[in-house]
Amino acid sequence: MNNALTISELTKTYKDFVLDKVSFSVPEGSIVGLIGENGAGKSTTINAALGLIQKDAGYISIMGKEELDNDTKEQIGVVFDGSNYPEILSPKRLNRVMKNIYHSWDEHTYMSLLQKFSLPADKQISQFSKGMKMKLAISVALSHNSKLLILDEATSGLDPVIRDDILDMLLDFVQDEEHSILVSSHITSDLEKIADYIVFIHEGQVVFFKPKDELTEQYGIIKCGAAQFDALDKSDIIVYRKMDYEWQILVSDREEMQRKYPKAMVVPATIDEIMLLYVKGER
Ligand SMILES: Nc1ncnc2c1ncn2[C@@H]1O[C@H](COP(=O)(O)OP(=O)(O)OP(=O)(O)O)[C@@H](O)[C@H]1O
Repeated sequence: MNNALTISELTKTYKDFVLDKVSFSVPEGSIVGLIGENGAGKSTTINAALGLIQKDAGYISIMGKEELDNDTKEQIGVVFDGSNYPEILSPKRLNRVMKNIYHSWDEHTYMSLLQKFSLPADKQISQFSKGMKMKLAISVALSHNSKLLILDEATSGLDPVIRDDILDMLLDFVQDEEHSILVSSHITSDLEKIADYIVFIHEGQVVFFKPKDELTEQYGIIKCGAAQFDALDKSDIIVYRKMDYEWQILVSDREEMQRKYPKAMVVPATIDEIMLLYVKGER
């Protein structure tokens, strides 16, 4: 399988922050969710991948190319949180601008997406709600023959109905095996619905890059008291956290753990819980 995006040992140093040898890939036809706390380095990773900031070291290739030519750039659809276009324009006028920017601009797709999203073509973007602006940005990203979509916090602040519409569109987009998506989000439940892989960045480093199903179907949390915790084989523990009255222990194979410790309560873990345990737990 080819990768739409490969990032290897990406390093970027700011005064108070180091993005440290970040490596992961976005296989063609897949959705990769990028998660991590505020300031973990998600946007820095995305900006470096897009060439918007200079990397200090590491290797990045998009659709097999290290240097992005104009054709490859056209095939990347980008959606950032917040305002993506001049607010004075209307979607209709934006169409004329985009026609001049993208050779592969597909007016028909764009207009039908505006309709699908119920976006008024003649209204100034400044009068759009946040959700409408986001839908507009996604409509643009999907109207220039994009093969790779990169969305940085594109669904934050949107209501569940709009988010669900957008998630459906993203799933539709990757039905074509040549299409791929990298999406950063704090709403991990959204990523649980659509992502094939999850990359978790913490303090500038990749903690894991794993198939989502492995996390949601195999990982688990043992919930127990002090005596049971002491009796656990320490090599079974990925991280643990002591709460008020119970210990929570992250394990990589909950069924095996249930067999090994039949008296323990072993429950499935959400991606949020996995993230929290990694960030707040001890090793
Ligand atoms: N231009 C810059 N100069 C100095 N430091 C920067 C710059 N851009 C980002 N940083 C720092 O890099 C760190 C990572 O920021 P980044 O925006 O990548 O995090 P993030 O994971 O996207 O966070 P959030 O979820 O809050 O958007 C932060 O500490 C930030 O202050």
